[in-house]
Amino acid sequence: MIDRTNLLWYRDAVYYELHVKSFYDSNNDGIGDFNGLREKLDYLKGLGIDCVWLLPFYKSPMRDDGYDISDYYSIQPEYGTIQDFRKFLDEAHDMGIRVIADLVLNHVSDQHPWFQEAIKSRDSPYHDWFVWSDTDQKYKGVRIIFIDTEKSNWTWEPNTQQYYWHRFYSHQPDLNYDNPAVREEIKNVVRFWLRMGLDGFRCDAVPYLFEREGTSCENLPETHQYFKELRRMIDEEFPGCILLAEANQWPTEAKQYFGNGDEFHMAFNFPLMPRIFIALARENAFPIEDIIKQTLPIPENCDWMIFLRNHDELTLEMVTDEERDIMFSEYAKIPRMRLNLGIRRRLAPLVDNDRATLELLHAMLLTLPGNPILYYGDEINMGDNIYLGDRNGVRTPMQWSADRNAGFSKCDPEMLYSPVITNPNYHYETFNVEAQSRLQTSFLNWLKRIIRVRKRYSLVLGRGEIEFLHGGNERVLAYLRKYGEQRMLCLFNLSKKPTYLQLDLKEYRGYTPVETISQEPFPPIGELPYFFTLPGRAYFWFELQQTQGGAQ
Ligand SMILES: OC[C@H]1O[C@H](O[C@H]2O[C@H](CO)[C@@H](O)[C@H](O)[C@H]2O)[C@H](O)[C@@H](O)[C@@H]1O
Ligand SMILES: [Ca+2]
Repeated sequence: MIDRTNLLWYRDAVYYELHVKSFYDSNNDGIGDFNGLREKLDYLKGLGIDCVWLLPFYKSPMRDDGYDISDYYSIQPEYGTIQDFRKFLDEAHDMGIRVIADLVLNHVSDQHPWFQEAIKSRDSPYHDWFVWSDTDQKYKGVRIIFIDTEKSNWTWEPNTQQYYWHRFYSHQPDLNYDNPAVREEIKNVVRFWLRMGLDGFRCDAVPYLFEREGTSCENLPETHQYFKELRRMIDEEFPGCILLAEANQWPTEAKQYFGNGDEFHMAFNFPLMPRIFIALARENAFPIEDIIKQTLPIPENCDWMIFLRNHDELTLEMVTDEERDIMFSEYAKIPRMRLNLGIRRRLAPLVDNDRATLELLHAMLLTLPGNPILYYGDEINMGDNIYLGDRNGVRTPMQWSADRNAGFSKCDPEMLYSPVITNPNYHYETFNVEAQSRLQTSFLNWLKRIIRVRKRYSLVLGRGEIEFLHGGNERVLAYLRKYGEQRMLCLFNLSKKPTYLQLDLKEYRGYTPVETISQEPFPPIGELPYFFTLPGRAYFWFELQQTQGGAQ
């Protein structure tokens, strides 16, 4: 059962992102569905997941995998019925798992009846639900996000003889938030799903709601104002439900989505994510320390959501040109691996499936400030398929077993919504839940163990402050997490080579560093610098325990 009295649950949770379509197919039509997802709740529970984020499951022509909604109030028929959804939600709640869903509020599909009405004539009551112009020269200079596909943010509509505005694909017209009817209708959508029991929303593409001449049309005060209104409504009508911002921005702008603790509860830490990979490529801790310092402090009742990968390309929109070059040369050696300003690869292939690196990355994810979110399949080191087009290569069916279709579906393989991964280095016959569950030393079992450890220390890791330590070795990222009397010392060797570190820990003289996974005590801390050795890409999580009888 979920504890509805705990209004701060989101600050101590481990999250998991999945696509209903990709998780498990219960009726063998080749497409995952809510009944299938319900069958796999045990698996999520066993992994240690507290909250699931569902990609858009609403009715859609699926030209952007559901981010092009044609009816906010119904479910894509292949995924099941509203009853199936409710059954899934109730069972998730019974098992103590919360569920949040995507709220795509910046735009709709061009097939949405609102847009279909809007293009009938300039006098249509829905015309003003979208953003129109007689010229494509308005809002000049505003960046294009899907640069590989779109040449302009305006598209000509022959019927009304006007251009309409879209920040994403041209088949995704932006809603006009200057129209009060639009603002009110989106609130109704929110109410509809929260009344059904959903625990909150991951709000898609939040910076782009309003447009103003002479600006970048991003992060405008009106946009913040609208989300503050939405937050107020949620606090009043649905206490305990959360709003999570997808605002892919530089730190100063990203932080603004927390307001004064009165806007979003959480926001993805987009600034941090690429810098973790840059730090690895450079074998240097600075990019992580520097960005963490830039993204803190934030209001007490807010938290970052931290992630390594998601369903999109690994976005490099908010890095310098030099940083982007490092990322492309290290992680996208084949041109096909790039998409827009990013890299369309899953986590394991990004790091050549190197087990030590994958453990290191997750050990950071679970101890850096914020709440961790895993992307489905990364827990079994799933591979990708860069030849599938757009971002489909990182959205292939979840791999459950070595059976036909990776155990995802019993349909004929040709019916699958996407081929499964059969590249020999990532073949589903090896990289699947069943095989990895049976192998004690598998990555999956390692991850389950380390999530359990994180949960033992969820207060200090979820809410504690961070202090970076420097031991004269820039290859090692070292920090203390502090909460009340609790102290966690975390060390990460970003280099492939073994290395050492001397830390001045005399403030903790008499404390004993206890390695948290094995519970093995190390020698007590004294006056002299404490010496650590770390194999290549190794990490340590220590709890600093006060020695019985106090300081020595
Ligand atoms: O609904 C349109 C898109 O919205 C999200 O997009 C985000 O992903 C982009 C990269 O694919 C990113 O560059 C942009 O800053 C984000 O807003 C959503 O996650 C996408 O899947 C979707 O296509
Ligand atoms: Ca199905």
